[in-house]
Amino acid sequence: MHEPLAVAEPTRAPSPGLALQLRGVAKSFGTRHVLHALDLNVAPGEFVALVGRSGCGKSTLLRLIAGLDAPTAGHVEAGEAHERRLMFQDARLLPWKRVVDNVALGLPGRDARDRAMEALGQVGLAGRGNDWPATLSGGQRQRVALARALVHRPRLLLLDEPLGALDALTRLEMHRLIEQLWRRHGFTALLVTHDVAEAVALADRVLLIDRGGIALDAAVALPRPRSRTAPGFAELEERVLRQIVGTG
Ligand SMILES: Nc1ncnc2c1ncn2[C@@H]1O[C@H](COP(=O)(O)OP(=O)(O)OP(=O)(O)O)[C@@H](O)[C@H]1O
Repeated sequence: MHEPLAVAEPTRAPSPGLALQLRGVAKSFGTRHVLHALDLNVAPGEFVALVGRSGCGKSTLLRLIAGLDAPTAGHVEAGEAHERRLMFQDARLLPWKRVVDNVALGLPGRDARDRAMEALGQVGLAGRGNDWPATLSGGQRQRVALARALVHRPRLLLLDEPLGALDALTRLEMHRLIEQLWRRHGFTALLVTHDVAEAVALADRVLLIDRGGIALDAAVALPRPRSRTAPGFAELEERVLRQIVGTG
């Protein structure tokens, strides 16, 4: 069976006071119904994590919000396309372009290179702009991907398992960096992750996706920056994990 080619452009502005609004969003691939009538409101500047079993539809949901795919039913209201940026597990850098030129790609204006250099500074890679992507570590490549997103000053940053391929220590460093940049720039963040501790460390809200809907919407009221040993952290992590285990 052939799916029609998706024509997806969620350009409608969400209601005042919201950065993102999903209304009755459903998505099917042929007879496979992945998301059913999903509703979600996200406030500007909120950090939301999406967790759930493999195959529950987290990436599908992020792709709908990014405008890379169209819902089968319902509405995604996420503002203008240029206000959204997506980051994946793989940095997807162009190997034949220097680091700074990867970041400056698609940036208008004569100061594009300067802005790219400044963004590299913000992710701790000042001085690496003239290097080739192949000379960077996996963590550094993800920093470049972050700079490439932030240089456009997005209002909505969509993160699809961006740290999934990194080692534990690099992940912790990236958590600190992402949180710092989020606090400084005030963008709204949606993070898909398999790592519940990562969700609890970073998010204001953890959403559990199950059976095509939101099975849990847990507020994380712990003070930032968060430590995994702080009171309440392990309890919340455990609660979300238990819910995930109970799904499927
Ligand atoms: N383009 C597609 N065509 C057909 N089926 C698809 C397509 N994209 C996703 N699916 C199916 O939709 C379901 C949800 O996939 P999705 O990648 O959104 O899950 P996920 O929660 O992100 O999984 P994971 O945690 O393993 O990355 C899966 O069953 C997947 O096979």
